[in-house]
Amino acid sequence: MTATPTAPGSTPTDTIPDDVFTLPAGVKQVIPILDFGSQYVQLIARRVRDAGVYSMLLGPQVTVEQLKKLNPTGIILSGGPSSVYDENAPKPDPRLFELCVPVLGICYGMQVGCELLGAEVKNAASREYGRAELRVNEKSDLFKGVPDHTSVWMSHGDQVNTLPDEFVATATTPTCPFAAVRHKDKPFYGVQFHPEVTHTPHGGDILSNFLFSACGCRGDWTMADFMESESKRIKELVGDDHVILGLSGGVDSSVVAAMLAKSIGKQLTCIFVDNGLLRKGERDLVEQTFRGHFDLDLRVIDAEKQFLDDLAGIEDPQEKRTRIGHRFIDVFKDTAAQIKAEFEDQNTQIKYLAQGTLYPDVIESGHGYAGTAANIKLHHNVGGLPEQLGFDLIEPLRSLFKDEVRALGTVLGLPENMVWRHPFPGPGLAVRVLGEVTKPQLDLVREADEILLEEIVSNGLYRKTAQVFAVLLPVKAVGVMGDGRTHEQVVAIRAVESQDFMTADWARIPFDVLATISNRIINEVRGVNRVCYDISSKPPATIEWE
Ligand SMILES: Nc1ncnc2c1ncn2[C@@H]1O[C@H](COP(=O)(O)OP(=O)(O)OP(=O)(O)O)[C@@H](O)[C@H]1O
Ligand SMILES: O=c1[nH]c(=O)c2[nH+]cn([C@@H]3O[C@H](COP(=O)(O)O)[C@@H](O)[C@H]3O)c2[nH]1
Ligand SMILES: NC(=O)CC[C@H](N)C(=O)O
Ligand SMILES: [Mg+2]
Repeated sequence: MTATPTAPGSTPTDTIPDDVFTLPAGVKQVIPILDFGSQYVQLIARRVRDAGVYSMLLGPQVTVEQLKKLNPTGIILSGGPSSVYDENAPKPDPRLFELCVPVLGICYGMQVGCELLGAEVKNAASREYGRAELRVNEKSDLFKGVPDHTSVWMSHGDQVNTLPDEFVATATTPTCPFAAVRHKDKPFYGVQFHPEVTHTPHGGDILSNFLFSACGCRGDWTMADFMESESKRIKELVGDDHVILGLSGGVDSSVVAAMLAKSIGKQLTCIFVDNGLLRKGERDLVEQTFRGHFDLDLRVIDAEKQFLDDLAGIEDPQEKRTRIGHRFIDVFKDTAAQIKAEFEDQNTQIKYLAQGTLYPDVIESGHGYAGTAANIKLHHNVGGLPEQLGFDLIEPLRSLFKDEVRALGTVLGLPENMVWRHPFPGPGLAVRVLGEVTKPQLDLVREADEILLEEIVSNGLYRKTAQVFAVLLPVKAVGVMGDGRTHEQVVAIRAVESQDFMTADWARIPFDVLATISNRIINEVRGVNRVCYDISSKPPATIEWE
């Protein structure tokens, strides 16, 4: 998956920045998850949150002192690609058990926890990948309510080979005698299988048993509570100052706008930037929706020329994002100066810039939890920001996943079509015109995208897909139209299903709908003679092409 904090066999040396240890307002119980590089780590975090318990990801180098700052209710050690006996295998702080809180080790996490408590881990004679039949020996603790025989999902080549007497083997599989263990004196539980994946049918029960029975979690992490506490925190933080918000009309910034409108009312100005990289009709739609729904101070800024000038001649996706991120900030600064000039009281400061940054943006930009996460994409609003911002940031959604933001939007009473809008990236069509971005190329992709979305909506596929868009490829293909040769561009269609946009699969759009889309694009968009359908999942591809 995306954020691998450590390459196999390397220990991260970076220390985790302090601000990571400040919990969102109102969070009283937290389950930190130490990420040893598992492809399922996001899934573990989401499962815990779905159970109503706040969870967060941390690099494995987190120290006991840092963990103490969080006052964790329990800790989960994730799986990972390393072997504990590798020279540089990532290891948790050896004093982990001094915290005296329940620890659940999953796969590598179990191996590393057991090793710390005196067990020996070795390469297994028979590896297990995929389904395995688990026999439960002890139906207490993690296995309360779980049948004696159940399927589990395995993915390991190593296993615990010898277990000290202080442990009990609570479950086995035909080739794994220690498929689940618990320590007799310390609150440590290990499972060699993956309870977080749906292929482990009772995985949810096992995780719930850990959270509610072993850790004593209350399950009181709800969006309604989050909204109350976060609104209160922002109100106190802002005081008499003024806040500007970059409003894109997407779910995230719309939710932030609604939340801020509620907590600070007239101290908020929303700025919608027409950067020339928007979809067809987007500007009007955003203006209408917001002017219609909220009593907000909304400014629409036309900055197409500046953005396109900045992008002239630029082909590198990271460079595009950086330039776009910088230009956004310049536009926000100029607009803030104009707004300030209008204030009656010239002592009022515009100190804050609010953004709809989400947890996946933070993690994928490598700014997440360790400073060592793989940098997949510099999201323009996180990694792409200039160093001297000139504002303090207010990012109320920084700790939330997309589906939590949608739940929050519903709690805030946003209309359904706004809550369920497909995401649209801040750099917009600049990352969907591959290679150099020019106005004619943008117009071309706009036309294709409009047709695509029309067909998706009219065929009832909008809510069944997570994101659908057209990409203009910088290649030309030969075709034949009206008996003549054509040499024109290629449009790729991307349609994905995804819950949290960290992983995604290509959507199985019916062939006849694809046929109509292709036919319409080729006929109606001048300059395109070929349409391709992208059938790559994420990982290994990403959702956007750049
Ligand atoms: N055209 C724009 N004008 C003003 N701010 C913008 C614009 N595009 C993006 N932003 C800012 O950048 C942030 C990140 O963009 P992003 O696309 O991830 O979020 P979003 O648009 O709010 O939601 P979604 O992901 O559903 O599109 C936004 O929350 C917003 O603050
Ligand atoms: O605001 C944004 N700024 C960006 O730079 C950016 N890059 C990707 N995305 C969106 O993030 C989700 C995951 O996209 P990827 O799989 O391409 O990384 C998808 O929903 C993408 O549309 C962005 N959003
Ligand atoms: N999925 C895992 O955590 C695997 C752990 C370890 N790399 C093994 O192969 O056993
Ligand atoms: Mg957006």
